[in-house]
Amino acid sequence: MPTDSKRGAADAPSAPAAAPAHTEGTSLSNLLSSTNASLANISFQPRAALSTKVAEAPVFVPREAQEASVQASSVAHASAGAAAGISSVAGVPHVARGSSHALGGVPSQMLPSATFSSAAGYEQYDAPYGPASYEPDRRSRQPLQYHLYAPPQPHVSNLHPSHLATMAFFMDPALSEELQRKHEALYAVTEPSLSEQLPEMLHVYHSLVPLEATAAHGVPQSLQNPRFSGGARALTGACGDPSRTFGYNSHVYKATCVLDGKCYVLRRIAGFHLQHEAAIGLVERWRKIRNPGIVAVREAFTTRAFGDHSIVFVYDYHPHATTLYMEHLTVKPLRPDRRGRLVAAATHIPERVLWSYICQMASVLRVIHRAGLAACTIDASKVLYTGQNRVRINCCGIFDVLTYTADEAPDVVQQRQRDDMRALGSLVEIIARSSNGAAARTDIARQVALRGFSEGLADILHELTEGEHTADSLLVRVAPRLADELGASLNYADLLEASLMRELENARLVRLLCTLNFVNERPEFEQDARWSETGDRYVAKLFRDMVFHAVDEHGRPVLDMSHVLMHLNKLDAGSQERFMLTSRDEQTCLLVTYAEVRRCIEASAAELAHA
Ligand SMILES: Nc1ncnc2c1ncn2[C@@H]1O[C@H](COP(=O)(O)OP(=O)(O)OP(=O)(O)O)[C@@H](O)[C@H]1O
Repeated sequence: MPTDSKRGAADAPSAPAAAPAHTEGTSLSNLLSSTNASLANISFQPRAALSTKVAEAPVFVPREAQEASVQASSVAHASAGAAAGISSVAGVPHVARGSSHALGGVPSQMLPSATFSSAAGYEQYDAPYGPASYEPDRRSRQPLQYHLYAPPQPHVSNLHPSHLATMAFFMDPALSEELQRKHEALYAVTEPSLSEQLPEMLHVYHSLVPLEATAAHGVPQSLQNPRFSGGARALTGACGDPSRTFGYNSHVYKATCVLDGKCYVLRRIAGFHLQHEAAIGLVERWRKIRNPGIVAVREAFTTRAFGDHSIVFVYDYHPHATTLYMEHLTVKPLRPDRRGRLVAAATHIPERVLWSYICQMASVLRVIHRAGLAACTIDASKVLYTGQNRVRINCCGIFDVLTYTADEAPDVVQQRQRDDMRALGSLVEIIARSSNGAAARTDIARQVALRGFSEGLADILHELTEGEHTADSLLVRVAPRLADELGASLNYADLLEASLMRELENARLVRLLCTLNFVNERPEFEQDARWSETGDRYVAKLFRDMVFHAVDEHGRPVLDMSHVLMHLNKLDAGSQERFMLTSRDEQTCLLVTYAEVRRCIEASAAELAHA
């Protein structure tokens, strides 16, 4: 599709970031990261040149078909254990059992079948996005089954100890679900009938998905915030309607950039004919402002790909972001309470939330005003709400381009900056009023409307709407509240770090599992079809059996996560604790420490890495 692309920023989003730095460390779980580079390109393929001897070697067959050979090999296993420096005893009751039971006892609802069995749903991740090869994938994805990822655990005190251990290891379920939803939103695609009406490629962006619903089409399920029933009702205008803020017809799309594979928001202002080239250059000034309080501006370009003259502004995409309008000025859908009854959502807004908004916006306005710019978009529909009371000013730069005049009076920017401060006062006041459900037109009515909030807040709002503050003076005025805000965000950072620590443990164990799986049941290595069944590898195999294929005294599979986590953690730590490994035929028992098993696995994985 053609774009006449008058570009507003020097370059589009930068090239992909470098791979994460290698983590120093000697633990077994780090072994993989040290061989990342060589393992990255490995695929399961037959060797290029097979000798006749290798070609005649027995092919790998699943365990069930090898009963005879297993029995015959028990002597070899025992000697292998001895070779590994491990004491062995015979005739001890077993805890491990054959691999045919691996998943036999897993209740079907524990397997996320709809998610993982759908190959089509996952294939699209593999589509290579890059300048050289780009192929948009419009297939719809299976929705994630969030209850499988983040089980709600309301009665923590009633939980079985093994489940408590699981909870202690993993991230808070609510946070995990929120992140899963955000992650899924990144992969949302538009329905085929609609995608035909959109350009396949717009400048360097593809896979356009409208973020607003129209009468003809809705928003993909995965883009809908679960706290709002329908996207259309929570907006000030539907897709393509004239924007209340800008006056022009506007459309908002999520799109993927071919240069870095990341998602961005394209805001298209339709029917705008750019008169002055210099106007679009103003976007560069906005691009230089990097602040957590604004939605980052990336670039702007003109296009005729939609069959008209349009200008497109590109912003960072914040999945599942809402606006202050959606959060506080719309009627929310009924929500189920703890007993499952549908109840109206609470409309009261705590005062500390309003102070938080004032502090966040004052800080970012200070940065914008110091850069000699004015936001001009302090409106409830143009302030994004991207997380727990976290707000960001959206659509920066649009107003500057749309209203550009070559001979602008010098004090226009100052006037707009004053308007920003007034708009901030009005915005917070409107939200406060909506909390009390009152409208205010006179001073007395305003006092009544703000009843329930402190006098300090009413005073600040009054001063702001009267134009008494600059961003700097406002920050001085709200300094004590800034200290509260700092404390709250430090607390939240601590909370997130604690969650991250838990997931860090998971990553360590996943690396450990990967290492084990590289070794276990390998059909052939170095022309040896029995490589994975002998020597150090035999110990690794018995350990795998003990951890994952254990059965209880009634022969039922043990599917206890704490059992698995305990053994894997001790293995990673190289504990000196002794325990028994038993072969599946119960003919061989090995008395080992976790440190010895760890050494066996490390040696086997290193052998693979150096092949
Ligand atoms: N950068 C962004 N990241 C994620 N979502 C965004 C972003 N910008 C806008 N959105 C979402 O796009 C939707 C439409 O935004 P928009 O600003 O058009 O709202 P609106 O109420 O229709 O305003 P207008 O009257 O100006 O059209 C909102 O749901 C908003 O949350």
